[in-house]
Amino acid sequence: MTVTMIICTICIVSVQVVVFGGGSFGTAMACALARQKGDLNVTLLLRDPYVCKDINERHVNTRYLKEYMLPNNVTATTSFVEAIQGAQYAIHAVPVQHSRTFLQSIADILPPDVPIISVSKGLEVGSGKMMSEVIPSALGRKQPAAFLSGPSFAKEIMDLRPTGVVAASKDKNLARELQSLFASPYLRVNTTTDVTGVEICGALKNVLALAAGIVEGLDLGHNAMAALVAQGCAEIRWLAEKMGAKPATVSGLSGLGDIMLTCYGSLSRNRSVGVRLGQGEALADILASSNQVAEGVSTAGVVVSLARTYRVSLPVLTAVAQVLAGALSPKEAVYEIMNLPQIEEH
Ligand SMILES: NC(=O)c1ccc[n+]([C@@H]2O[C@H](COP(=O)([O-])OP(=O)(O)OC[C@H]3O[C@@H](n4cnc5c(N)ncnc54)[C@H](O)[C@@H]3O)[C@@H](O)[C@H]2O)c1
Ligand SMILES: O=P(O)(O)OC[C@H](O)CO
Repeated sequence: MTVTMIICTICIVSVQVVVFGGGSFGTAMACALARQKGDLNVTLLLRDPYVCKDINERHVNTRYLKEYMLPNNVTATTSFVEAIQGAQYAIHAVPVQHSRTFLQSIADILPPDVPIISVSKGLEVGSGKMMSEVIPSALGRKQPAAFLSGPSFAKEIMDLRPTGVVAASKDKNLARELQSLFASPYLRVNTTTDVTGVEICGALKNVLALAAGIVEGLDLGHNAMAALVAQGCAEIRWLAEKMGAKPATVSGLSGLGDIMLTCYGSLSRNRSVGVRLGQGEALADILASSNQVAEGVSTAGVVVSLARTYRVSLPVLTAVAQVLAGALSPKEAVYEIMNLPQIEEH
């Protein structure tokens, strides 16, 4: 081996990635990266020291996706400093409603030049902010950021099933960088600068999935499901475009793609909550029965405020918020919607 080759070998520095949140998607994203690039070291930052130990010693996340072995280059820690030290990218997979507190806790440890790639889908209760607004607000500074979204069930990513997502960033170079970082024979990554469109679609599709679940739980049939999802697509388009989203985004992977997946895919947590609501279960009992997040439950109320702010009528998405608040039963919501004035399509 020549001196140059030795120097080059020594110069090969493995890329460090930290993942915030050791839930199902943080775990899936860690694996998607680690499997594809053996020279990557991926560190999951999580809260449970026992899960941490299981990941480091047995390569299993014993709380989420516990049926899968994790690659050896996925490790875990509960230490903010240990997780973030040397990281060139930070994947943010903490549920939206817990993101502000989490980001505030790492603000002084995360270097301001490390890009945050948020995979969290939702709108912050209280502020109504998207993650692209929560991140700088919580950190108290601008931070390079991108948003990865699209039809992507964690379990199917773990199963190496073909998946397509969108990397959205105002910084085209960062979006392209992430396209290279994540792309693999199992994962296609489109890029866009339409951050608002990708975020709004990702957040609202969870609310629509709750409605789809309710229709399923009430056993209203295929006609009703198709009509509901089409109406919901229109409502998401109306609001997204009022907020500046590109039509291509709404009809693309993070819009129509994720709507189809989440409204029709039985792996969806949001859809599953809707099914149980339609079957008559109380929301509190449904949420207490799972350690997984259904982001649409919190986002629904924010959508009502956005509809008011942007002066757009969203009957289906608003009805979901009313059912979740206990103001309407699932059956009453269907009745209300079916008896709205007949309209011209737009
Ligand atoms: N699971 C998927 O298929 C999938 C796919 C794409 C995007 N997402 C999005 O990823 C984000 C993360 O969700 P998930 O599905 O990985 O989570 P999950 O439902 O698998 O688990 C919830 C996670 O949130 C963490 N958490 C709960 N309370 C917390 C707190 N107070 N502070 C910090 N962390 C807390 C839990 O420890 C756990 O890691 C969500 O916004 C979700 O919409 C999920
Ligand atoms: O399980 P859900 O409903 O949170 O959906 C997961 C992903 O967002 C699907 O793209």
